[in-house]
Amino acid sequence: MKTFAEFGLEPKVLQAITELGFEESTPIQSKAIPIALTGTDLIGQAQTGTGKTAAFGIPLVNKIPVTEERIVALIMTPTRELAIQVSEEIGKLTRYKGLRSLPIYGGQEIGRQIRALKKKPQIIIGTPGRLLDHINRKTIRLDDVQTVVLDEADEMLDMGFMEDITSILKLVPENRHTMLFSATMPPNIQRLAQQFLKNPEHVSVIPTQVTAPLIDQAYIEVHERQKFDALSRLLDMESPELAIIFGRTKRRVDELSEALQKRGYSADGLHGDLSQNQRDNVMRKFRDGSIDVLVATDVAARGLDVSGVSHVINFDLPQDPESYVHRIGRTGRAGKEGTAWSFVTPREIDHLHFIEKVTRQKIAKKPLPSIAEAIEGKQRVTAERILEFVENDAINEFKAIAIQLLDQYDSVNLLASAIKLITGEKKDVNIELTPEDPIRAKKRKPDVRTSGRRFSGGNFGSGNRPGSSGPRGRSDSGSRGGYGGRSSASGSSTGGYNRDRDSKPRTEGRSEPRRPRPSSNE
Ligand SMILES: Nc1ncnc2c1ncn2[C@@H]1O[C@H](COP(=O)(O)OP(=O)(O)OP(=O)(O)O)[C@@H](O)[C@H]1O
Ligand SMILES: [Mg+2]
Repeated sequence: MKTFAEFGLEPKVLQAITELGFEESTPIQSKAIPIALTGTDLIGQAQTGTGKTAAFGIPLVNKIPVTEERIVALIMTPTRELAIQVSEEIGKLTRYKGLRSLPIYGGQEIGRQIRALKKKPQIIIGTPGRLLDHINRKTIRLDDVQTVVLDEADEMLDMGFMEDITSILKLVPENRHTMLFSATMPPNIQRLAQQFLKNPEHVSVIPTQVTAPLIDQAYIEVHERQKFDALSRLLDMESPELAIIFGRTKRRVDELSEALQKRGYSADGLHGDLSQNQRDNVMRKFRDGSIDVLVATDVAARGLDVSGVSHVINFDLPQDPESYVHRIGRTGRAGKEGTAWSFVTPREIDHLHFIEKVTRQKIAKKPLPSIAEAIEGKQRVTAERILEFVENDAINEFKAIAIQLLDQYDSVNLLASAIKLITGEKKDVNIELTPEDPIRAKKRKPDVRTSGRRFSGGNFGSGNRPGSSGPRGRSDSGSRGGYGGRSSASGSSTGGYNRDRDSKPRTEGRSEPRRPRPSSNE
């Protein structure tokens, strides 16, 4: 894999990349960056968590002169959280160069955005609805835009943004440089590309399996009413560092996060009916580790990059295979390993097979964790926490009472009681969730676009065997396909996150046709 120095980037951009801790380029970066630097339109597809943001961000930042005072680059994302996150990453890449980038998204006070626009940002990252709002108010002009990026373009279409995207792109000069990126390439993306890109190069780093190879996937067959117990056992057994749990509807997310809190888990919920402030708060808490379980609708499925997410749990199966791929892709990012579990009710087994078929990936069946496994997991975590204290913390002030207690009581009984107390068993709290209907198996029409071809072969796939030369293949190289990870200089990624999509019916888990108009809360 190429080092970043080989691309002939400006020293200040290179310096920022080094600061981020990126040692080598990822496969999609090493393919896409040279093409993007020449100004050729491109369609980039690579597995989740493999650095697509920097693949378009680096060439973008490299080519804009610091003296520029107009908006010359426009990046569109489907959700608010993603707009913020991408803006932060662009901000980091341009740290030394000193370009200005600005996220523009619904839910944030427009006056604040208008004031920020007066500082003449060169790069705007926005969700389509709010962008149009600014365009209509004439607070954003696109006459000078030279580069357009559509991140998660298929998702924007699914959310019903086609019309908005079309109106926006009509205002951008035609001789622009356009790039489109996603981990999955469902059929509608090809139509979009035909319409808006000029002789694009297809750059794809997809072996036969579209899901990232470092994600260990499994499912558990459970009845709807057993799901909550299964979840708490699973959380106890696995003790995730950070976990994202996907629920089908906003109501589900509310009920589930409340139930988890009642049972003593440090959880909170994220969906599109929360205010922007609440959404930002939840994401901030999740990023800084003050909660370790994020319960979310598909609003959190795309693009979100939170370091430390070790587990994704599909409490409800997603409707589409693409959604499955993006959801589980919140873990196993940037060369780290991750685990994805899905709960499947007996009536949804066919739907699971459909997901397996389209993603060309077998998902292993595992038994429901037993109570014993759950207890053991919880106790193990408590014991680890205690041992950390023994090693690292100042505990002198507690030693007198410890000696006194040990004098009077049996040491094993004492420690066992302490562990019980710390473990915080709250299993007696009764939990009832409103049942969700099972997802019905939805077969795609057997036309050219079906049968998993979109994920491999054809225009988009390299046809490699899994692990042979795919990104981060864990098989032979040890370097994980050039993903050297990042040095500690990088710090953890920060930023806000929210996405606009779950204001629409599709995310709320009905098997209706897609593409309702996005609601005004965008
Ligand atoms: N060359 C690199 N070396 C190490 N880490 C990297 C490199 N490039 C990107 N990263 C980090 O990898 C993580 C994932 O990157 P990014 O969010 O761009 O993935 P993505 O391909 O867009 O995923 P998704 O399909 O989920 O949107 C980020 O934390 C990013 O900072
Ligand atoms: Mg991305």
